[in-house]
Amino acid sequence: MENPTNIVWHKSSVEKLDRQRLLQQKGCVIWITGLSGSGKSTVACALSQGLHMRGKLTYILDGDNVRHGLNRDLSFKAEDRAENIRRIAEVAKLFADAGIICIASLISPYRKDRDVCRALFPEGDFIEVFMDVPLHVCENRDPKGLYKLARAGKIKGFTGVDDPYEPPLNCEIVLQQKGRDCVPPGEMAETVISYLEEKGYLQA
Ligand SMILES: Nc1ncnc2c1ncn2[C@@H]1O[C@H](COP(=O)(O)OS(=O)(=O)O)[C@@H](OP(=O)(O)O)[C@H]1O
Ligand SMILES: Nc1ncnc2c1ncn2[C@@H]1O[C@H](COP(=O)(O)OP(=O)(O)O)[C@@H](O)[C@H]1O
Repeated sequence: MENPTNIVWHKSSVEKLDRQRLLQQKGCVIWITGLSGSGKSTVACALSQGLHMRGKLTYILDGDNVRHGLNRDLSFKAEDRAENIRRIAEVAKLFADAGIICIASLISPYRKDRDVCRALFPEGDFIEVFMDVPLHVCENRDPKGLYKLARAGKIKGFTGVDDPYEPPLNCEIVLQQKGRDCVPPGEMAETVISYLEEKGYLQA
């Protein structure tokens, strides 16, 4: 059948399985979603550190950071958030194909957008981690002063204030406080590492 776009996939002789054997791990994406201030970036760093110490290759795609370059043209309106998430998922897919454990940490507030990302990956390779931290805790932390600005009406469409956040209904991992007590980020990272170990991602 004629290919309407005239684009044909070019196969390489070195494939994902070869790279995974070299790295002694399986490429995948850990997708960390949650409100601003919920601890996504902190857990992403602790996880990267924990895996690095075990000799595993990771790479973090942080929403804030990617918005400085690749996604600098995108705003926070719903279509742009969807495009932000789509591009990051496509980049994460390349990293996973490289055999790397890619850690994507971005608010990704819409369930539909996250499900579109999940569908890009083979079963099991998209590991969704929900930072289940109540809005009032995030707002009390407010390390960048953004909630304060949003409450004062100086930022419009801020997630959790005047823009929605849709929590996952069926994600792989939920990270939350123990009652009123915070859980140290290192402990949260260990929960994710145990999951990866159990599912066989830390070996080829
Ligand atoms: N309107 C609005 N809503 C939410 N967040 C805002 C907004 N404007 C700026 N910021 C800052 O941008 C960071 C979120 O970027 P993301 O790429 O993760 O967002 S999204 O996934 O496209 O929704 C987010 O970073 P984190 O605090 O690390 O989550 C904020 O610092
Ligand atoms: N597990 C935790 N317990 C207590 N405070 C935390 C925890 N994780 C992150 N924090 C603090 O919360 C604030 C927001 O963390 P950050 O990782 O920047 O969140 P996000 O990337 O979701 O916006 C920071 O000041 C950070 O030190």
